[in-house]
Amino acid sequence: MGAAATNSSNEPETIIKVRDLVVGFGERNVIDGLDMDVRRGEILGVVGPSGTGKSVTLRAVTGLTPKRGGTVEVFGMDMDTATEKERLAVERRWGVLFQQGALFSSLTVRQNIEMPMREHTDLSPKLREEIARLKIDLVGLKQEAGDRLPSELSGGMIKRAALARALALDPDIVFLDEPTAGLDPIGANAFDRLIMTLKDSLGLTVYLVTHDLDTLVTACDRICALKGGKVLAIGPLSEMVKNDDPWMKEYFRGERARAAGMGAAA
Ligand SMILES: Nc1ncnc2c1ncn2[C@@H]1O[C@H](COP(=O)(O)OP(=O)(O)OP(=O)(O)O)[C@@H](O)[C@H]1O
Repeated sequence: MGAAATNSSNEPETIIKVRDLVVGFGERNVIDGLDMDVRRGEILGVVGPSGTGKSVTLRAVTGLTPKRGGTVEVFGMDMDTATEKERLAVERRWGVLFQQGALFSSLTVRQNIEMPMREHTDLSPKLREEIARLKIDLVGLKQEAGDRLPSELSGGMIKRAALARALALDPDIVFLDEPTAGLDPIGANAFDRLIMTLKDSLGLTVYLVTHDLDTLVTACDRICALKGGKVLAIGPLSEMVKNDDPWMKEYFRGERARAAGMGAAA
């Protein structure tokens, strides 16, 4: 596990700063007063009980779900007060991998990877294709997979293809929503290793929603636990395992946690 990048004062640099976030639907606020910092170069694992708002938070931070209150600053830019041009410039610096991959089913993998380049750049078709080839290599897929439709791929291949698309514009940050859900343990472990390698080689910052205890142990530098619409705790695994909140105790010290080797972090 590499340490997060630091600035000149040796403090980890915060590249996403969320303050007092409120997101709701109908009469209910799912997120209500959430504060969170994401540091450059870290893999931050976001956990919490089912339905607690992990995906909603990811979507609100990336502007896909409107918020009712609070601020989201990315690279020092307040996303509410930024001009359209500034906002688009920041959005180009992140890639998102949604649950289930969310590839366009009628497009080949290569065409899916080229899609963000079509939308955000005026690169020539030849260059787009060349970059797509590089991304296919980067995520460990064979080039033949590029010509296939998503329906012709295994679950693990779909995740890799979706990651290749998220990396299409060489982002600084990737948001991954349960990337190992539905993968067998070996496939999930291989995906965790891939993310760690990309973090180390590309200097990526990774915001990762997960239920996967193995991912938390293997890949995450820090963990952010959400509960009741807020951040319950944020820090390294060694701190999480000491937290006495009942959900945290069960999650980080229960039988499944011990099986994932969390006892060693205590
Ligand atoms: N578009 C929407 N309209 C209404 N309610 C929504 C919408 N999106 C999410 N919700 C509700 O917000 C709550 C949080 O959902 P979210 O998907 O963020 O949970 P989660 O923590 O990611 O859960 P899980 O771990 O099960 O994936 C849920 O109660 C969900 O039903």
